[in-house]
Amino acid sequence: MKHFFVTGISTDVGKTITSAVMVEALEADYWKPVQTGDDSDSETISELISNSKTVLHKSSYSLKAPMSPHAAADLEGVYIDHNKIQEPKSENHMVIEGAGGILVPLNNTDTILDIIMPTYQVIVVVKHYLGSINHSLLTIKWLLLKGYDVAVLYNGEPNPTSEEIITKTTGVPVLGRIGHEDTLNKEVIKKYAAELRPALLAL
Ligand SMILES: Nc1ncnc2c1ncn2[C@@H]1O[C@H](COP(=O)(O)OP(=O)(O)OP(=O)(O)O)[C@@H](O)[C@H]1O
Ligand SMILES: C[C@H](N)[C@H](N)CCCCCC(=O)O
Ligand SMILES: [Mg+2]
Repeated sequence: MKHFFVTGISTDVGKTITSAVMVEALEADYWKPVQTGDDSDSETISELISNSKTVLHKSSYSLKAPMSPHAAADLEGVYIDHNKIQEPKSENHMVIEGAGGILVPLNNTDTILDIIMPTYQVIVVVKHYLGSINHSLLTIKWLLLKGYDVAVLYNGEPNPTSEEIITKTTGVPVLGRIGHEDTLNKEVIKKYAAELRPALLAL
């Protein structure tokens, strides 16, 4: 069974929406190892999926402040020990969602990158905004340098010139696209899950 790590070029780019689509497409389990802020990504996933096989695993760290994990942990007098972030046992596919981007700190020395196992298929969610080309190239190139298998998923409005340069420069495959939707509900997630399933299974 495959393990997918969903990261993004920043926070708020659509990692949770992408994870919901992937979980639905693969009847996969979901795990958010480090959650910060009151909005629970696991709850969002449970509201958006329709399949009954998915297990939502408990976060290793849940911190109240909507901040970087290292800072949110500090406020609660907690130290995030990346060795204590152990993947839950599962016989299904698993979708694991990061917090923010790949170099978001967990403490003074470790970052999200330290919890991305070398065997994971990494999905980088890219949303276009002014500055997103640089964020995309930094993220993808760093992951490639570290030896990960990387694929990109575009979320939101297309931007052909940005997408062309990202593909030309990095050579990573594009898994697909989730368009901007006025309403995000189970039906919309199911539609994208059906669309993306073949590409996900082919990775
Ligand atoms: N394709 C889309 N269409 C409409 N709204 C979207 C879309 N993708 C994301 N959003 C909205 O944008 C916001 C951020 O998305 P999301 O929560 O998936 O980001 P994230 O990358 O998971 O953030 P975090 O770093 O906090 O985990 C949410 O309110 C979500 O509903
Ligand atoms: C609270 C937010 N929604 C995310 N969970 C955490 C984002 C951390 C971003 C840190 C940074 O890159 O500056
Ligand atoms: Mg999220």
